[in-house]
Formats: sequence, C-alpha cells, structure tokens
Amino acid sequence: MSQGSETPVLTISGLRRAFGGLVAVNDLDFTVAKGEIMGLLGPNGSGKTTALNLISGVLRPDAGIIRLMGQNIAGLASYRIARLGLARTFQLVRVLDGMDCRENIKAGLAFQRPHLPASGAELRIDTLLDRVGLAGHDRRPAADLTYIDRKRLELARALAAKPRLLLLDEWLAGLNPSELAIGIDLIRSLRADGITIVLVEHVMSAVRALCDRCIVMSSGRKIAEGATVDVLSDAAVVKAYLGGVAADA
Ligand SMILES: Nc1ncnc2c1ncn2[C@@H]1O[C@H](COP(=O)(O)OP(=O)(O)OP(=O)(O)O)[C@@H](O)[C@H]1O
Repeated sequence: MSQGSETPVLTISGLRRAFGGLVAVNDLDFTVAKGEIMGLLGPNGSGKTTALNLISGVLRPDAGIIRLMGQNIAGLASYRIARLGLARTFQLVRVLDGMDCRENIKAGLAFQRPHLPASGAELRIDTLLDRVGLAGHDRRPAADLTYIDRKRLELARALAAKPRLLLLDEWLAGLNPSELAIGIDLIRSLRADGITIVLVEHVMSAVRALCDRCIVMSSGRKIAEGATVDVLSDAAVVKAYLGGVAADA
C-alpha cells in the first residue's frame, strides 16, 4: 500500500511521554504511508493508548515530533488536530449519551472543513448511519444503544469529519464472531475509501486480516516493526507480548 516517495500520512519521531517516573512512551519512531492499515500492538500497559493520546492531542508529548501529512502537530490542541484531518475512537466508547444518533454525528460534522450546508449535513448523516449499520436508528438516544451500536455510532461520528487518518483504539474488542466479521469488513471498506488507519488491537485474527504492517511496543518502547505475518512470528514479540504462547488467538 506504500505510495513510494509520497509524504507519509503520519510520521512519529523521538516521541516520549512520562507520568512521574514511569516512561509510558519512550523514544517511539514510526511512519504510516497513505492507505496503510498499521497495527499498534503490545501487552497491557505497554504504551499504545498513550501513543494514540499523544498523536490525537489528548496528551502533550514531553519530546518528539508528530507529523500529520508533513505538518508537525505535536502539542496542538485535539480540536485543531481534528480539523487537520485526524479522527479517533476510544477504548472506552465515547458517545454523547444525552443526544440521539443523528445529533451525535452532527457533533462530528463540526470538525469538517468547509462546513456543509444544513441539507447536505442531513444527507451525510444518513449516509454515515447506513455505512456503520445504524440506518433507521437516527432518533434513538445514544444511551439506549447496545455496546456494538455505541461503537458504530462513535465510528460514524469520527468519520463525519472526513478524516485522512483514523485511530481506532480496540474498536473490535468485545464483539461476537459475526459482529467481528462485519467490523473487519467495515474497516477494510474505510481503507478502500482512502482513509489511512492506525489500530490498537488485541484481537489477533483481526490484526492478521487487516494490518499491512505492525509495530509492537513493550514498556513504552518499540520492540518490533514490519509486515504483520513477520512481526507476529518474531520470537521477541511472542515472548514479550504473548508470554511465549503462539500468536494465534
Ligand atoms: N494518565 C496517566 N497517569 C499515570 N499513568 C498513566 C496514565 N496513562 C497511562 N499511564 C500508565 O502508562 C503506561 C502505559 O499505559 P497505556 O494505557 O498507554 O498502555 P496500553 O498499552 O494502551 O495498555 P492496554 O492494552 O491495557 O490498554 C501504564 O503503566 C499506565 O498505567
């Protein structure tokens, strides 16, 4: 999927963030090319979510460069990063419970530039609801949705901003096998639409099915990087990430 000399969608270099004495992300480097799906893997507490929080502006880095389409966004406020074309979902799903599905997606549209006229916005909300499998649920309060539908809504809201880079934090966790298959197809279709994706994921079948390349973190550091099939069979990865158990969960 790499596009040769084209500017990477995301370039991370020397990224660092500590919490007191704990270095959660330590000198992290990687790039993501346009159209790639990159897996960010590692055991619990290895720094994956912190890395996503740094990239999306939820946290400020202590050091390092984060380039989005060539522009350094390290330390920018998250709403500014969103306007530059980055959207994300959260490990603990964040939807606006007091609003219905339509209103939730409308909130995401606020980050799109230029703004859509009202009629265009309503049409786009319908398209997004359909895209994530929530057609017909537009007036349902977010608080009444099932777990998977809350995830779908959060994704629709992220897509509303027409992101060029989408960060998914365990979006496929907790799905049953048929929901997982639908989720994998949906993520693939986003890539087909030209969205570059970084996903933090523990569901290995999904990582295998989706990711062109993977980075593996352990204790804040990158311990492996490469094609998914190579990374998942790397002895250091199997030891650090899976405690010596074969990576076929
Ligand atoms: N706000 C915070 N304050 C203090 N420590 C934090 C904070 N956020 C994360 N940490 C610590 O930083 C380390 C990395 O956490 P992080 O959530 O990034 O790991 P992770 O790889 O995403 O884990 P998981 O797979 O369990 O989500 C952990 O030791 C965690 O306890």
